Amino acid sequence: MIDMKNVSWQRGDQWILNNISWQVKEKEHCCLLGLNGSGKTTLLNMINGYIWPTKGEIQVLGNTFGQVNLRELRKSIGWVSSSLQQQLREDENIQDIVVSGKFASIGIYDKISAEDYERANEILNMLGCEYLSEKSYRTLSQGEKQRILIARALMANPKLLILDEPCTGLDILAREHLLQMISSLTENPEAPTIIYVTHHVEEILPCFQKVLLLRKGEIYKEGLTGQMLTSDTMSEFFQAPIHVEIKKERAWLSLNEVVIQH
Ligand SMILES: Nc1ncnc2c1ncn2[C@@H]1O[C@H](COP(=O)(O)OP(=O)(O)OP(=O)(O)O)[C@@H](O)[C@H]1O
Repeated sequence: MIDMKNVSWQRGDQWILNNISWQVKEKEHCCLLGLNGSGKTTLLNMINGYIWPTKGEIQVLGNTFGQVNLRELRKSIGWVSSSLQQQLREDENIQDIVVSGKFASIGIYDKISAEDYERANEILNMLGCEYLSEKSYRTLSQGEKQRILIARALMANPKLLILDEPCTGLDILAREHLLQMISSLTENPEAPTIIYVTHHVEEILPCFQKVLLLRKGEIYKEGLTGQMLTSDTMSEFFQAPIHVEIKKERAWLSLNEVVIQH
């Protein structure tokens, strides 16, 4: 799905990404964890072909940049982010928003068939969102909006689905509801490979087999989730005394003492 070899990206005299080598295999759902400014968005921009490596090589879905039509490639990648949410029309109804995902457009400009609406309803059903289908986007809660954006991304049958901090702004119940939905989605044999991006370890579900720890534009460590989410690794990664407790196959962090970094 993704194969990066020694990828670096430079802006001015700063290396924003430095020597990233990272592979994501099909159906190997994974998490990208990093603090603010660690380079997560830059990495996602690169996967989507909006920026190119200064050094190194990147292949996405078997395509090498430079030899592929990036607009076509992007149709196979669903990217759900808060900036997308701001672009949608508040007065549009949910079915239309989901259907528009097929054309990767804001609003609907292409001809829509009855099958498109059928497919949108199927996806809404699969995600437990059928009760929202007649509503307008404006009236939805933040958690419902996120679920609809995921439904919209699935409408294009992407091979790769990037969920970029989807739990931002959600209360604990809405967060758990959304995470439950994502977990169920991964059980569907037709689900795309998911890359889940977050600052928060608690959101890393057991369905994410691997975790990439990104720090200051470099891979700090990468590997199986259980091996990454330990007290030792998290303390070294965050450079703070962190205790990890595993409950219901998820890692919960607490700070052994408050460390103020300047
Ligand atoms: N086009 C650019 N020109 C110069 N610096 C940039 C550019 N894009 C990103 N940066 C810098 O690179 C660093 C990484 O930014 P990036 O947005 O990728 O981090 P992030 O991990 O997504 O952060 P956050 O979690 O806060 O969204 C930051 O210091 C940022 O200021």
